[in-house]
Amino acid sequence: MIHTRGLTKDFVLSRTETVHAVRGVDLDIAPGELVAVLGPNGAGKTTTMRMLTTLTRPTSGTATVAGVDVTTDPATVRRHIGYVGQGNGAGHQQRAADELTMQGQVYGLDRTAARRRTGELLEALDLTTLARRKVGDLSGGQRRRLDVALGLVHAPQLLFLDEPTTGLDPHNRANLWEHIARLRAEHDMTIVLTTHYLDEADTMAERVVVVDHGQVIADDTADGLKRTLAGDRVVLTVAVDGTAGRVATIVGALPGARDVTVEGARIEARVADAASAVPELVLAASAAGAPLLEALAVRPTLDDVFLALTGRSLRDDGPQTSDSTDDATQEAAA
Ligand SMILES: Nc1ncnc2c1ncn2[C@@H]1O[C@H](COP(=O)(O)OP(=O)(O)OP(=O)(O)O)[C@@H](O)[C@H]1O
Repeated sequence: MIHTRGLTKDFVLSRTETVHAVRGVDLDIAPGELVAVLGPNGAGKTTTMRMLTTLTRPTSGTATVAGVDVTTDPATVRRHIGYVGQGNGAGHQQRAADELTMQGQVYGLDRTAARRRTGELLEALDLTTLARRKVGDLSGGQRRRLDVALGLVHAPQLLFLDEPTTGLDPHNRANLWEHIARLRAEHDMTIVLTTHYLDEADTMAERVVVVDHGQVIADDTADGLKRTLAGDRVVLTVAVDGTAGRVATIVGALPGARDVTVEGARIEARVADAASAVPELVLAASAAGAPLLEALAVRPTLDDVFLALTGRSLRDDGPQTSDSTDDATQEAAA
């Protein structure tokens, strides 16, 4: 459904400054996949999505979407895809239903077909009772649902969602996800989304592509990433002062144990399988005269994966940084 090779985007800011926003991305996404693109601020997620949706022209490399080249035939690409961007695209004074009908007509439906489609989408996204409401008067969650409906007007095979749930409260996030998951199941859509919410990527996506500094640094299922890149941890607290060293030695002998640290009464380590290690450790420590006060098996998160890959936490997403150089020879921004 999506194939990119060496996809690159440079933004030339001045004669001496170029932002290398996306640096040689190779990506293959099969029909029906639900892929989350995860990365810190400024990693190049939106720019990649904008190239795939033909809103920004690549500086170099190739990308085909639904079998069509984004550079040579952007109009055909747009007919196959829906795009829900970060900002709200709908006009504030328009009524929700009119906005949808107008969008349908923009995509070539006649007025009757556009109205029928409007009815279907209002129903599918639980907006029927809000059809006559002005877009500007909708709540954040309702507007985001309308955005998704707008992206689906022409029944695309492929839907791009740029941070679909940012700013929504947990209830509205869950609600929007319910709608997306159902629409996907009913229409067998391929979905590519960007998100800052690690839990969302973890639970909703079948595949997670981690990007940093414009490059793909990992690409697997969330479980696969966690298993290969982060691993389980055990966190133990000894009941008797001065026995932590003894427990650290026991932990260090476990299969796959590494990064054993001792801090006061607390011992931490990475192990192959924390859930089975904990009861074993409780018994072994007790037998060695170093009983444990507490023993926790900690499963890794996608943040642990990002930390293992980059040495930084996604949660400390600081101010946006740009990777610029003084190379001004690249093509200017499209
Ligand atoms: N039109 C532009 N002109 C100049 N630089 C740009 C432009 N658009 C994006 N950039 C820069 O390209 C880099 C990648 O930005 P992009 O918006 O793709 O990141 P992102 O991963 O989507 O970030 P966020 O999570 O904050 O939305 C950033 O350094 C950004 O400042």
